[in-house]
Amino acid sequence: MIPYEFSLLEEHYEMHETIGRGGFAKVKLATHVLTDEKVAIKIMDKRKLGDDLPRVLTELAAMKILDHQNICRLIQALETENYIFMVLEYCPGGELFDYIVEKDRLSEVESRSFFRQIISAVGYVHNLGYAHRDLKPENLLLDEEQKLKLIDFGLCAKPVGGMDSKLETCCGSPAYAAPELVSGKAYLGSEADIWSMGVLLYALLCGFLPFDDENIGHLYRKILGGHYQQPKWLSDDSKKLIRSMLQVDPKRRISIKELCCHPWVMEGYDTPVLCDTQKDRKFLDEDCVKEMSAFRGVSVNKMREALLQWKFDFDTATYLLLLQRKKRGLPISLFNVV
Ligand SMILES: COc1cc(O)cc(Nc2ccc(C(=O)Nc3ccc4c(c3)C[NH2+]CC4)cc2)c1
Repeated sequence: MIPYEFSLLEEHYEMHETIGRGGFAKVKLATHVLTDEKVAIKIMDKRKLGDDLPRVLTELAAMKILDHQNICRLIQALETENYIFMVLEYCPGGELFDYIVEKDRLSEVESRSFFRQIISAVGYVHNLGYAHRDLKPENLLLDEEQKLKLIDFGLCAKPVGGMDSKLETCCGSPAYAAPELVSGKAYLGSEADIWSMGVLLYALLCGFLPFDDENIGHLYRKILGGHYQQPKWLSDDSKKLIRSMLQVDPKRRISIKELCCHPWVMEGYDTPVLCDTQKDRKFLDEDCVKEMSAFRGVSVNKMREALLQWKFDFDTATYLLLLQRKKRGLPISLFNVV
């Protein structure tokens, strides 16, 4: 029996198979009927969320602000009596984790291309005062152009006192967790993210983890010791970069700014990594606004005003998916797509 609440969704989206199951959420593939564009819909049953509900609301609030080419975009948010639905950008390439497993390990060139995108996304998140706090290959998806999209901001934190104020909650995945986090000390989210990025870069280049152990106590001891294997295939520059990120003392750890122009990160590129977004929510694509105003039977100005409020309702979804069609060179007329 489909709960009546899904019918609201079913008016605008054709639901397909389930592609992901998280702790309290499930992700289903779907098609936005009006534009025929694919999306991923994260479905959360509020009755099962319990004290995880604040995490979901944190993620939603973050997703409404974060707008970056390497962050999986929120397309629409719906809340009914028992469910929260997050309509998200479609990332058909699946998880970076599976991509590394398939290829055993990645070349320096490919690792560098991915790592530059990760630096850009994390730098953008930090510049907005957030920390992701769960950076790992499972939370990086590939889109149809093999670009990386950072997902799952359920653990992200925006400390009240800004990025310099300390966080307490110990969270994230143990193998990627920074020493100060596992030792229960107060820590800076941004510094903990840099450590996780070091573990991530090691996983890209090596195909296994720097700190690993079935026994969680042994794992923590290894992380606090900061000693890890340096496989023979690692170049000196990559060893130095990993070392600068996997510094047990967070104050000795490289900063995101230094990362953007680090020699290893710059090799083969002539520009440092830019952490700002290539998108700007103040400007709308006029063709899409016109198409929608004609389809909805309202004036272009009225439609533009409504869209600039970024309510993440059905209109925001139609606009963003029309824009996606336009970027892929597909027709954006809403009349003949239906
Ligand atoms: C901010 O973005 C988020 C936040 C969040 O909490 C969860 C997600 N999760 C997603 C999970 C999967 C996909 C996705 O598109 N996966 C996908 C799509 C198509 C196919 C696959 C995966 C796998 N191979 C078959 C084709 C998108 C978001 C995002």
